[in-house]
Amino acid sequence: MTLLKLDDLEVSYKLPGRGSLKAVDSVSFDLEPRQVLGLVGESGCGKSTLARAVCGLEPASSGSISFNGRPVGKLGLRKRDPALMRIQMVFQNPFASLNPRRTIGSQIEDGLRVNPDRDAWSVPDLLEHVELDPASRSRFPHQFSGGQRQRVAIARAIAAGPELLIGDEPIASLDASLQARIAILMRNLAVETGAALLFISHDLSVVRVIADDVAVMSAGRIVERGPVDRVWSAPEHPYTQRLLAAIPVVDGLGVLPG
Ligand SMILES: Nc1ncnc2c1ncn2[C@@H]1O[C@H](COP(=O)(O)OP(=O)(O)OP(=O)(O)O)[C@@H](O)[C@H]1O
Repeated sequence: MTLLKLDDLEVSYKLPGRGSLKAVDSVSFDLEPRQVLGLVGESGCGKSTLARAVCGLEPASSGSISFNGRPVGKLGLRKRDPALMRIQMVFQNPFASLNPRRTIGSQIEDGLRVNPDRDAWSVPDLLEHVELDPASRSRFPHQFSGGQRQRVAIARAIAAGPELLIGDEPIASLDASLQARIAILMRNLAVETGAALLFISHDLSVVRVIADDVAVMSAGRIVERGPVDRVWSAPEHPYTQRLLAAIPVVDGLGVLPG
């Protein structure tokens, strides 16, 4: 069965005294179990709004989202519906998403408590998988670097046993040298645990390394979707062509189209 299905989804924000802004406009796509989909587009095109809607954090204005065949809007967010716990999100700013007053070990345990497979992981095991010292479980978020905090956030998300892992610009606040490593780590953990991954980024060159498929978003709409190698080598939509042309060649690793 399709894991995630968006059907003609529209999400609008009411603006004070000025009508509304359509942040997501007529978006339809499917995500299969275990698939890795990159979602790329410029700042403000609606990527975060789409991710928040998939998690049930933003209501659809029209259209629908279903997860494992159930409409997301009907899953009880307040009651922490177990079905919604199967979707876990890693945000851009890990400092904001971690509780500063609690050890990272106890926050990862929160994730383990909602995992249907209770014996899947232990906290030290998870810390090792995200390349952190298992002994660091008794430390607090401020005692870690930005990259390490993002590893903690990934460990906490994986602890919950998600079927869908969403990264909403999870590498945007990190040093360039770390970005690909953290993206690859997320992909590898998703593959190892059998989760699908929706990886949101404005950087097509990183998405190219980790995703099977890429969807390109512009002004609230998906303008192109396809296997990442095809989109990279033969982009069809003019917006995708412009995105690709803007990618700099770094150390001879980048490949400019055409
Ligand atoms: N709570 C809100 N109220 C009103 N408008 C909003 C709200 N959140 C986002 N928007 C607007 O909706 C549009 C899409 O924003 P969104 O954050 O989804 O884009 P994005 O592609 O994720 O951008 P970024 O990469 O900068 O996070 C933008 O024009 C933004 O200003």
